[in-house]
Amino acid sequence: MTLRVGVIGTGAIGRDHIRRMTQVLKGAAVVAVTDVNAAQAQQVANEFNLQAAVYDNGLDLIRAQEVDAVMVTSWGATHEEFVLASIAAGKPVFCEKPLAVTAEGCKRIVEAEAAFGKMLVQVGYMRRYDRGYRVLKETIDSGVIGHPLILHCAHRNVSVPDFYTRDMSVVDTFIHELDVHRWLLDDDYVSVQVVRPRRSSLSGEHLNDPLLVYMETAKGVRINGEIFVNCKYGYDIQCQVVGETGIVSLPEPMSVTMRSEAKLSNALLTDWKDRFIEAYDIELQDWIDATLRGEMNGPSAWDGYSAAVAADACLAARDSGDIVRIDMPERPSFYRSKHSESAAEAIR
Ligand SMILES: NC(=O)c1ccc[n+]([C@@H]2O[C@H](COP(=O)([O-])OP(=O)(O)OC[C@H]3O[C@@H](n4cnc5c(N)ncnc54)[C@H](O)[C@@H]3O)[C@@H](O)[C@H]2O)c1
Ligand SMILES: O[C@H]1[C@H](O)[C@@H](O)[C@H](O)[C@@H](O)[C@H]1O
Repeated sequence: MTLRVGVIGTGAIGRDHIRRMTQVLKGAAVVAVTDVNAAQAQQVANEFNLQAAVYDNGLDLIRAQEVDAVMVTSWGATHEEFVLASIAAGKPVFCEKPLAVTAEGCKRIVEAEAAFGKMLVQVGYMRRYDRGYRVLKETIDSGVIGHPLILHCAHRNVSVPDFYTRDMSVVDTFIHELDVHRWLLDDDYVSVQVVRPRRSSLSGEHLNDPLLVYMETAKGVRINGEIFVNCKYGYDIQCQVVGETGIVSLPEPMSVTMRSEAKLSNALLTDWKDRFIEAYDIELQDWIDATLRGEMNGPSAWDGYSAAVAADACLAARDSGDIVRIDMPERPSFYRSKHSESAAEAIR
């Protein structure tokens, strides 16, 4: 059986997911594409030799008969409308992060999905499928370092595009950490403070770059996070958990150690596409397989909502300088998920 997928947004990640569904993964065919840049949608369809209709807009693509499932890879602010339309059409939808750019928007999605009565939405939090993060989680869960006490993390991008706004360092970038730490620690956030260090002269003047984010979880773990989206030197994702009897760190991506010209060095990656290439493959194969079975395994709309509640609080904390409380709503029984185990199975 083949899952016939319609893709909305054929930019960086849309094109990359089309490549993997067409050339790497099994069980899916891209049968429809659309982009506000219609020429680009056509060009991507040609590049991958797709037998696909090019639609004028996302809503028509969602309603199209030949589309079994929808992939939303357009800009964050457009996600809510397309996810709601997919739920209204009763179609499974894989939505890249963020699920919506505000918690209110995510809440509307959660309510629509619950009213529909079946989980249809998976959010593109691919770090849960990354081998490094999986090993980190398994180590923490094994109890070998005792209870986690402190988590240090950093999310550093070489640079960001011109359209990148001030809020995006939280809503588009740190949102990965806001999701993955809840999952890693099996915990929720209760407060956040955001501190602005000296601004890098190499960042856009409209950005607060870098930023420091201090969070507390319900179990009392303290998280100390750095967001630096114009760090210039490489794409660098760090995570270290300090426990009662030991420390565990996210493994560095594999790289050859070189001795040359009186230097000992390791190359760093510069692009998120390469850093998480395997995680994206496993994530989407899992989505395709589960969808064909009529199931939904991955990070849910509830996870998208929870990360957005924390993101809203981060923005308020950044602007006020205060410690802001995070009132995470209780997870409804509809969303009690088995994602943790199923992601582990997908990886094996
Ligand atoms: N999971 C990840 O690691 C990851 C990585 C990259 C991007 N993303 C997310 O994917 C989304 C896209 O990011 P990107 O880097 O590919 O951006 P991009 O700008 O390269 O591509 C987005 C595309 O969407 C199109 N688009 C915008 N509005 C549209 C609409 N209403 N209808 C149809 N097409 C529309 C744009 O024309 C563009 O081609 C963002 O939400 C981003 O946060 C996730
Ligand atoms: O959309 C991208 C993507 O999510 C990357 O993983 C992240 O490092 C970038 O900051 C973000 O802009």
